[in-house]
Amino acid sequence: MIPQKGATLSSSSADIESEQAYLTTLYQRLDQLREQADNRLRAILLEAGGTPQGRTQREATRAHYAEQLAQFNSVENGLCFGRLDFSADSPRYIGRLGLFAEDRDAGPLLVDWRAPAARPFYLATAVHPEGVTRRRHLRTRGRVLTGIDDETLDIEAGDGTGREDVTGEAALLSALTANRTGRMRDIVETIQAEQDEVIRSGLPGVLVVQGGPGTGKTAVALHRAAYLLYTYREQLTRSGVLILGPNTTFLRYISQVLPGLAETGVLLATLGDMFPGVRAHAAESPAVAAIKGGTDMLDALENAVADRQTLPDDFVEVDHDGYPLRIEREVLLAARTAARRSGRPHNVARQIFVTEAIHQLSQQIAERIGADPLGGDNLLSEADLAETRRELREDVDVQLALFDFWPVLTPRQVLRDLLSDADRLESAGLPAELLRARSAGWTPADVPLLDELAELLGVDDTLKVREQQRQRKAAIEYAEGVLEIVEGSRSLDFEDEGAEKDEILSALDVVDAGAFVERHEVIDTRTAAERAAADRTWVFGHVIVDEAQELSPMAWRLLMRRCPSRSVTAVGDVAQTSELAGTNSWEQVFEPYVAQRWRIVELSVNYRTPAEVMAVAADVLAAVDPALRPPRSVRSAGVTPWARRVPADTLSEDLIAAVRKEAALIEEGRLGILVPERLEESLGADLVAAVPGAAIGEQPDLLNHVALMTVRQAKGLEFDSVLVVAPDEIIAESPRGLSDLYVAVTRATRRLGVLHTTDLPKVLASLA
Ligand SMILES: Nc1ncnc2c1ncn2[C@@H]1O[C@H](COP(=O)(O)OP(=O)(O)OP(=O)(O)O)[C@@H](O)[C@H]1O
Repeated sequence: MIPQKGATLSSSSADIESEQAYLTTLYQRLDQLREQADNRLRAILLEAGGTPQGRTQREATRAHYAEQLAQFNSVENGLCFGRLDFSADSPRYIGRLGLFAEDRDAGPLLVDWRAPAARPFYLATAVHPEGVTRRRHLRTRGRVLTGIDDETLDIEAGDGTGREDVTGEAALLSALTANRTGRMRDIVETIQAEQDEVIRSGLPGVLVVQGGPGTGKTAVALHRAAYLLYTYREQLTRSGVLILGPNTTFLRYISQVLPGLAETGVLLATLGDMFPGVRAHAAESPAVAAIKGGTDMLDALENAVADRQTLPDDFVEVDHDGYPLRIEREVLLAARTAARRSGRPHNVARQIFVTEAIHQLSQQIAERIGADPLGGDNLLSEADLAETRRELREDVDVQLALFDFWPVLTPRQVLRDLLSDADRLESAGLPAELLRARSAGWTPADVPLLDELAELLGVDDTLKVREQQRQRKAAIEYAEGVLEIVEGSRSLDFEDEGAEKDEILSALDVVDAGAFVERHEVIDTRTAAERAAADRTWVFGHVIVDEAQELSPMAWRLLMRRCPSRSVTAVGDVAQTSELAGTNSWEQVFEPYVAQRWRIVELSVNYRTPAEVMAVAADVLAAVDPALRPPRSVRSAGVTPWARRVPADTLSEDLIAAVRKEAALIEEGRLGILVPERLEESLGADLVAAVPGAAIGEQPDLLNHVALMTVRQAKGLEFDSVLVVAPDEIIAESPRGLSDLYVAVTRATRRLGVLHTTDLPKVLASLA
């Protein structure tokens, strides 16, 4: 464990002066580059008109400079944070961004933390110094250097204060003990060796990062995204990286880390955002969500779609061409069998259903009107039959009748109808528990079902494709016209110039009409993340899942569809699972997709929770599963966690008194109050009345000094002080209640208090 004092070597004022001078040079260069990007951006914004291709190129250049500007702005704080000195090389400065002098041959002024050259900053130790003699952490406020922490890595020269398992002790300790702000900070200045291994692991394959609370899984996941985008830029800028988090509050909590790392091209989303056009954030019971998350839903959804392919009891009659036309059950049955046998998605197979039904009906008509009264062959020719089929196909009454038996369906329509109709649920083989009002909002657990239905239903895009082909043909004809004009004018220009004519390339020599059209097609200039958000079938270059233990098997199916390359990083902790459809085994999650071909890395050091709090958490963890070991705390806070029994009828007042006391103790820090679901509303209302501005509700604003929420909402978050209310109820509320309590007590970075109205649960006996 790190002692509460940093192992800093003294640095002279001359050092401070020269480092400040260097820092100033770096900021001057940053300003210069910023100004250049700004000027170019302004110039582009002033341009107007031009060809479609010119406009497209302009838009791409505009986006490029806008992104560059955003990057330069995002590194304003902490631009440079480190320096490496080598025995046989000049010093190397490490920062959030790489910077070169105007003369690029002069070498880098600042090395991007993600570049291979920056790696010793995170890995070098006194035992394995990698040629580094000294690692220097530069502490800054704005553009001013406020301090220097040095570590001497050369054992001979050093004073032995360095520790082998922690790099940059003083800087790390200062980051860990700083007040929380309600927004996660990046950790580039103090990434530890075991975290660095994960962050820089290669792009391909499934990588699981298992680690107890506070081991930096979220931090590592975000820095890995930044590293991958930097290292595989070509590949990933086109396809994008998806980061999936557990809820919107959490996404807001982590939202500032990536821009701070100069990365803007990532899609941050929750499961509820993964079906374009649907915002699925309504709540539902954990038991219902668990049913929806199980793979039994696959058969049920297939049944639900099959149930929409109906048959009449006997026949239906429509008016065709002034005569009654009977559409018999047998005809529809044969058409349905043919369509189902095709194995195509419902909406695509509809073509087969219609074609087959019309074929059968045309035979029926042929038998009626073409029958030879003398008993010979049917009198209708093939051409007559084709005409009959065409007439049937174009007959609106026939179309409508066939539509009833094999309708075009959307995922939303099928799922909404299914979940709001007891008969449909029963017929699909689903429990009545899933029944809800038609007007109910979509929930996150609905999203994988919508996605699965989208696959089962497919899209009949025959008409769209035909229209696109027609448009392209028209464009090519137009282009041919344009090229002919160009060619025509060339022959005029060079009519009399003999040999020279053959030596000059014309437009037709370098471009055919098809290529010409392609060049003039409007290119989509949205970023990969923007396009991905709007496209259900988007394939990401890499997918990162945080709190991955909470995802249901159905949710994993959705994600794997978005990532056929199986380039996935899953970070989580199987001891913290609260969702009933979540997992306690990574093997079970990944086996179906990649068999044994997945890697697991375990993080073992807890950077968040001090040892005193972790001792309490360890007892809870032992009750969750005696085989699990808690992560080792990197520091102690010197504060003993406490518990207080209060009468149930004064819980609210006692809580408010405790809130006032804790809030004063943590000064500018953040206080989190974690309550059972049953008490959330009433305690929240009382709290806001007594402490105006306290954050409550579905999406509490974590920037507030005090926030009250359920444990489920607090997943992945942290506070300087945590008050856990009614732990017995938290345990009793869910079959995974002990895991929830484990999550609750491990949210604290400094102080933990428990208010209980009944006997303290056995797992918290150490607080008695
Ligand atoms: N190398 C580091 N340097 C500085 N701070 C760190 C480092 N690693 C982790 N932290 C800090 O520790 C805290 C916990 O990290 P994080 O939230 O990523 O943990 P986690 O493993 O995702 O936790 P949980 O499973 O409880 O959600 C954060 O405040 C994070 O910034």
